[in-house]
Parts: sequence; C-alpha cells; structure tokens
Amino acid sequence: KRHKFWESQPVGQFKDLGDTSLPEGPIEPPTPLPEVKQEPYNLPSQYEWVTCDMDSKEMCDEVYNLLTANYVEDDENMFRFNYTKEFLQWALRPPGYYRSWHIGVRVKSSKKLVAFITGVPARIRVRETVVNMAEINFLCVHKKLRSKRLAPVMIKEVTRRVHLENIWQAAYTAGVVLPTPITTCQYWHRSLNPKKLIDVGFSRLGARMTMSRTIKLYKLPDQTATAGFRKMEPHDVPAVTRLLRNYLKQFIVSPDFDENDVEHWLLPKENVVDSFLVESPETHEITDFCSFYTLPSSILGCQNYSTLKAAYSYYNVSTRTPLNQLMNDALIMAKRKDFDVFNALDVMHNETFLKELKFGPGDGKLHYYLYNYRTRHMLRPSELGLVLL
Ligand SMILES: COc1cccc(CC(=N)NC(=O)c2cccnc2OC2CCNCC2)c1
Repeated sequence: KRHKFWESQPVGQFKDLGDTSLPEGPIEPPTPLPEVKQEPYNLPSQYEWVTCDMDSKEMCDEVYNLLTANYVEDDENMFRFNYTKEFLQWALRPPGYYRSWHIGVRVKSSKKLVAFITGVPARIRVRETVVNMAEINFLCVHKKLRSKRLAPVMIKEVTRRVHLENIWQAAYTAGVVLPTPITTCQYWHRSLNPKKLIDVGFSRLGARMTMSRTIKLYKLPDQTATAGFRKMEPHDVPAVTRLLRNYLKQFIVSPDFDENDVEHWLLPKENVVDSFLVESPETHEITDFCSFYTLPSSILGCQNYSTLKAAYSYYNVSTRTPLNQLMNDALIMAKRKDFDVFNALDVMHNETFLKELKFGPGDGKLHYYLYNYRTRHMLRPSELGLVLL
C-alpha cells in the first residue's frame, strides 16, 4: 500500500529497515528558525485554522463534541473513545504546553469545528539521549470529511508549529501501520464487570462457560492485599519521581519525568487518573507504584448501556511488592471505582501480569512511532517505557 504522504516525511522508511549503516538519531537536522515557514499551510478554501484554547469552556465543548462523534473506533465499529472534557484539559495542558499546538479546522461559513490535532511537549529519552519532543495526539477529521486529504495538511501544520518552538522530533501512536513503527504492541483486557461486557458485545461467553461461572472467574476481593497500599498524595511527588525515574532507566525509550511532570501526570485526578503507592509500614519508604487513566468509550448501537467505563494501565513500578500482587490491587481499586474493564499494553513488564491476572488479548495492535528520529532496530514492547494517552 503506497504511503504517498509518509514517504515524503523524515520518518524511517520501510526500504531502510534492513540498512544497519543508518545511524540511530535525527533523520534531518533542525532548520534555522528564520527559515521555518512563518505562515500556516493552505487549507481547502472553505476551511480555516483555529487555535483551540482549552481554557475556554465553549472551545472545550466544541472539541469534546467533535471527538465524541468522530474519533477512533474499534475495528468492529462497536465502540468509540469518549474522552471527557476534564481528561482533555489534563492531557493538553502539561507543564510547558503551547496553546498554538492545539489546532482546529473550522468551516468558514458555519464556523463548525470539523477537525482537530494536538501536540504537547515531552522530554523523551532514547537510550542515553534525552530529546525534546512533541507528543502528537487526537488527530480527528469529521466522518463526513474523510479522504479529502485533510490529515496530511494538519500533520504538516502541527509539525510547522512544533518547529517554530525549536523542537524537531515527535512521538505518536496509531492503530494502523505507517512508515515505520519503532514497536508494535498488543493490547489486553481484564474483565471487571463481565456481565456488562458480554451484554454489550465487548466480550463473549467462553465455550462451556455459564454466566455465573464467568462472573465467579473474574471476581475480585473487596480489600487490597498489600500492606501500606494507599492513594498517592501531593507530598509523595519527590519520592515517586525518584522511584519512577530509577525504574524507567531500564527501557530503551521512556519519558524523562521530573517532579513537575510527575505532579501533573501522576497525582490522582478524579475521573481522569488514579495512582497508588506502597509505603513500607516499617521504614515509610515508597517501594512500589501503580496508576491507570480513565478513558470511557461510547457503546454504539446498544439499548441497555451507552458507555463502557475503561481503565488504562499507565505507569507501574514494582521494587518490593511482586508486580502481580501490585497490579491485582490496582484491579481491585478499579473494580471498587466501578470500572467495567482494565486495559493494558504489553509494554514494560506488563507481560508478567497480563497472563497471571486473567487478561485476555485484544483484537488489535497499537503501533508506536517517532518522527525525525531513527532507532537502530525495532524495539520489543518490553523495551518500551512510554505510555501515550
Ligand atoms: C473499547 O473501546 C475502544 C474504542 C476505540 C478503539 C478501541 C481499540 C483500540 N484502538 N484500543 C487502543 O488503542 C488501546 C488499547 C489498550 C491500551 N491503550 C490503547 O490506546 C490508548 C493509547 C493510544 N491512544 C488511545 C488510547 C477500543
């Protein structure tokens, strides 16, 4: 399948895959800032660019409504991501964010928001090199405007605005194969509310399984098992930052989080992100950490339910508590918070708990990409320490 647009971009090309003579690192050098295109790319004449100020309630509502009706669906078009407004405000306003990287496209006549793409700044380490990157996300074109080639010009425009801030690399994921993934992850699901998951068609009753047997199979205790397991609090930020930085060192690609980043991305925020840690009752040392973010999905075409409440595994660190026990406590907390399913990718050490804690494989893959940065080889998912929203 020809990738007309991507073959023109500084990304690893399929034809270069075997070529080990190509060094790891930037594919193209930075452009001198005065030479970066100063004016926005041209849109088809009936459309105009709009910078989406997520602090504005009206703008946030418009973005939410566009995504709720037009964003990513599963392969069988039974579910569509339903990011909440508070989640979008959290995801798009991390330390050092640029409002100009929250880009919308309006119809000039009706002023209707019909497309969206975003970037947020992130320091990402690749082996020993920390690179200032943009994390690109929420690329969405209204269903009625698909295959009008809007996506390429939106990608070029967000790239131009990122270049204006002297940033030359980016990280993004997609459910489709583009030139060229740095790794391809399998996603897994752990049922928390199997009856609802079967009712809405997310899961199927196993062969030779009754509903009551299935409910019993996925039943979880009411109480967590780990002594010292508790919700993360603001005063934990320095210790959690140390724990997480030390743990992420072992992966080839991972965020280079500082205390400001940890405060933003990992302090609990209701209906957005939950995080827990283990504080040793004897020494009061923080020895383990687990977290998950809240990303509901709309259930398309179902009478009884309209929303699937899903938790997505975020960053987890185990140095004293066995990872399986730590993650089982995370499942117990997710169940207590009325989540229907707990999702995870096979990144970092997740493989160990996926099998043990009754996760089932999903029916799709998530591919990770770097823009303008070549890695020597493709990574195994277990070498990746980066979770994007
Ligand atoms: C259950 O509702 C869905 C609604 C839309 C798509 C999918 C399947 C899917 N594409 N899932 C994932 O991409 C996925 C599965 C497990 C963990 N993280 C994931 O994606 C995250 C990270 C990338 N941006 C979307 C959220 C499921």
